[in-house]
Amino acid sequence: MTSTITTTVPGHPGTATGAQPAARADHLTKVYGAGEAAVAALDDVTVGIDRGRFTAIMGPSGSGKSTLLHLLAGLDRPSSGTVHLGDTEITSLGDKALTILRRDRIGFIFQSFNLLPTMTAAENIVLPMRIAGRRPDPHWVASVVDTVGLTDRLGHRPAQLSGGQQQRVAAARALASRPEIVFADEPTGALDSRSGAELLRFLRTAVDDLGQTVVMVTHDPAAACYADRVLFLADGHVVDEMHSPSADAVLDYMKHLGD
Ligand SMILES: Nc1ncnc2c1ncn2[C@@H]1O[C@H](COP(=O)(O)OP(=O)(O)OP(=O)(O)O)[C@@H](O)[C@H]1O
Repeated sequence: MTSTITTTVPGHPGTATGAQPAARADHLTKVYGAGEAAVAALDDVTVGIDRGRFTAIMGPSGSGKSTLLHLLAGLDRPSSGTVHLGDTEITSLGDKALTILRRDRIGFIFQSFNLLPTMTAAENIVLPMRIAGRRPDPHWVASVVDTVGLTDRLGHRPAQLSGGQQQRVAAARALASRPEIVFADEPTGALDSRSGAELLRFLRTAVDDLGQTVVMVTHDPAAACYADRVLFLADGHVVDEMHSPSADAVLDYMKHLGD
């Protein structure tokens, strides 16, 4: 498939499919610091995240990628503008409601795996649900574990697993509660290229076979080309998007952005 680049229409919370987005940002601005030291990490960003698709966020260092991911995921609050998860405006929620929303409706994969060393892979995968007092759906968890290729490692503790396997346990944990969106911040950052590719294939399969919605920040054009759509940030703005990206097309565009 050929990569297509579309210039994003400012002020339009578009998704690639035109369907109701899984999440959306409207006029989202985040300013760190005050006075002369103020930095606008995001400046009036309006964008929709397609449901059941894999979106990558790319851009030069300091362009606002992590800030956008954290605001969409309710991990931080904007200076102005709104974020919706489905029909819920999350920016107006209090801290407690936001914590519950993150726990119940969002999955996270970070660069560090954050697994509990004394627990097995199986126990780590369902731990957040147990803490939340929810009963894991055994069929769903089995299909996640099968998709992630961990069925024969479930009894192992993290120290008995490779870095790539540990990250796949963390990915399975993110999906175990069947969240509306999985947010991944540089999930392959600590992995060698083979383990990184395994994780990305898992995320791709989770979208294709399980209907998951995934949003991933990455520096790596080879990682971004697993996505359906790449959003490009520069200086706190979404400046472009690319559909069906190839690594070469993403790399060329990143050069154009001056990375
Ligand atoms: N807590 C903070 N306090 C002050 N400035 C911040 C803070 N977090 C981010 N920034 C600034 O906001 C801007 C955007 O940061 P952000 O981490 O979102 O960029 P990024 O594109 O994810 O960068 P990188 O690729 O280097 O991780 C940068 O100029 C950064 O220095």
